[in-house]
Amino acid sequence: MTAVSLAGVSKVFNQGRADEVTALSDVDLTVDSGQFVSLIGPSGCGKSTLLRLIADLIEPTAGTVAVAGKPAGQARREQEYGIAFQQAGLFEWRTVRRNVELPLELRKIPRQRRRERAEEMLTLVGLSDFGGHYPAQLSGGMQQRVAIARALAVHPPLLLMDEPFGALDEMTRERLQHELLQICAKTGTSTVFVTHSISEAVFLSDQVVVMSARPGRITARIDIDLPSRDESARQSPAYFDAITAVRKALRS
Ligand SMILES: Nc1ncnc2c1ncn2[C@@H]1O[C@H](COP(=O)(O)OP(=O)(O)OP(=O)(O)O)[C@@H](O)[C@H]1O
Repeated sequence: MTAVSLAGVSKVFNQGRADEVTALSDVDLTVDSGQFVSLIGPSGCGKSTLLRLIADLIEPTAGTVAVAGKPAGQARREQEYGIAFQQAGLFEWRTVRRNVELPLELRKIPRQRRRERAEEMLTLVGLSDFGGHYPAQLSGGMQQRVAIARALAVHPPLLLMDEPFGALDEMTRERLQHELLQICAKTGTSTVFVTHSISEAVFLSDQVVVMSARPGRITARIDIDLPSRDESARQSPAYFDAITAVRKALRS
């Protein structure tokens, strides 16, 4: 089953005006169900634009976007995906638990069920003791885990992440990468992940999609086949070979 499918997608901002920008040109992309795909490329190559098209936050100028076999708009209405961006985007006046419950409230899930689901998600990201805290009482890494718990609360088949770990220190980042992989494996979630980090893309992904700027295009798709997805993978020859392959693709 296909989680995401883009065919012939272009995106032009401010069309017909002096400040017209072709952010994406003729992009084809397929993400299979359960697959983890990272988008990497220079600043301004259209990574966030691509993610926002999948999330139906903006519309393509040309081409089609399908999520779980449905048009992107229908998939958004039926909450086929969860989103986590660089800034955790939590509501400061809501407790951690009530932040995670928010998408369930919007879906009109009954209170008891909401509470249970929020607890389940907080346990999944290792924050079961922090449900009653407010976001300001948590570290950046913990806030990011709350954002992931919230994105997963409706059990979406697809997770869209835009540099979710960009603001974190290297150690926290590596720990969260590991946790994210475990969560995705446990829940069978497909993921599209935007990053600037080659090593992050390689460690996390089944496939790294390399993009170039002006206009934004996909220039390479590199399949990653690591012997495992635990910390030892970061020492494996396959990991270093894949990093080299992605670096070369970014340069060429
Ligand atoms: N709402 C908008 N209006 C006009 N131009 C936009 C808009 N959003 C993005 N762009 C332009 O589209 C291009 C792609 O932007 P986008 O944010 O997708 O790049 P990116 O690869 O995510 O960049 P970065 O790595 O710096 O986050 C850029 O030239 C940007 O200026």
